[in-house]
Amino acid sequence: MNIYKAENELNKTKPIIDVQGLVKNYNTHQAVKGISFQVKRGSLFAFLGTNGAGKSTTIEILCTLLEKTSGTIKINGISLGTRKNNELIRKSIGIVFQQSLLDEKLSVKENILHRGRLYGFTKQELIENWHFVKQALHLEEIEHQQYETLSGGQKRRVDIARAIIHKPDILFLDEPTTGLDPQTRLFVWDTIKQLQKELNMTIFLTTHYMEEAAVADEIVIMKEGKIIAAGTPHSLKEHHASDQLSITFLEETIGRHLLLEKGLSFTMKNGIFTINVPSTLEALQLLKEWEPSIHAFEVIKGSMDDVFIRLNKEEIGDEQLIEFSHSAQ
Ligand SMILES: Nc1ncnc2c1ncn2[C@@H]1O[C@H](COP(=O)(O)OP(=O)(O)OP(=O)(O)O)[C@@H](O)[C@H]1O
Repeated sequence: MNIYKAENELNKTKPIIDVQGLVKNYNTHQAVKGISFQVKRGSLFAFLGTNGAGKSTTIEILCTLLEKTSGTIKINGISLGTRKNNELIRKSIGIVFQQSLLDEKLSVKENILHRGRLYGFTKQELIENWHFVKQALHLEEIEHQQYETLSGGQKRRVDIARAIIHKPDILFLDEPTTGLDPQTRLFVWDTIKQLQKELNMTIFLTTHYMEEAAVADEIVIMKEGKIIAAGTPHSLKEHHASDQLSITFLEETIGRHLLLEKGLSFTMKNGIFTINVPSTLEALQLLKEWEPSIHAFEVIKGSMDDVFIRLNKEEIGDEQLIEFSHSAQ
């Protein structure tokens, strides 16, 4: 393998986004307070936080639209900061903003080709790329329709097509499904997942919908400019959301006795005892111990909603932060 090829292979195993100690001050207000995180190549990465947490500020910096105050950022192995490097970075990213950038009066095809020309493609390349996005985003039936006449979901698909006309390695999506009805949201979401899976595109997403974040490979949660938790949806749920264990005992009095013996608080309705357990493993331990007395049981896993609500209620000290694990699956 020659050196260039070997370096290329090595780059593929490195994080595609590497942020270390990022700070952004707006005059005296510190919007981003020294955050560090990494994004794996080809992953679906969700960036969460309540309003004003610093998500848009961070995304705008990563997309070279806003200058950082300090910290280091590498995108696709390129250090962000110099004019030349920022230009290179811009070629490898696509961005879908909350507000569309397309011309209302032009047709879908005209809009996309217009955008494509800005990348300096030859005529042949431009046509090829148009066919690529037309197919990827299912634009065949609307290609000649004026942008302003499209439905909300169709507009989003065209916005994404615009963002990936140059086949970027990373697609940044700032709340791509906000304002869409549930069915359209699902459709747009399927398209995003398809881009990730079929084109191995890295998707960097902000969303307020927890069920969308739940299918991400990695999640980072921000609050007031800091990262308060990071990891896979599974690890976040294990650490920050309790499971609900519902049990019907063979005899109600025995059940009551077992729960009181352990000092567990519970609710009881129609003979079903319900308790909160910190993890599924603890639920399993209790079930094993009580097995001879159990008639039926159900474990309901904590959701990403629970994680988000719990984390935003808690004031979390630095020592409690989950280490961002690049190898976490
Ligand atoms: N241009 C600016 N000048 C001064 N303060 C700003 C500016 N832009 C953002 N801020 C402040 O920085 C903080 C982070 O804002 P940011 O827009 O990054 O948050 P966000 O997490 O994206 O919120 P949202 O979910 O509402 O979009 C907020 O307190 C905001 O008021």
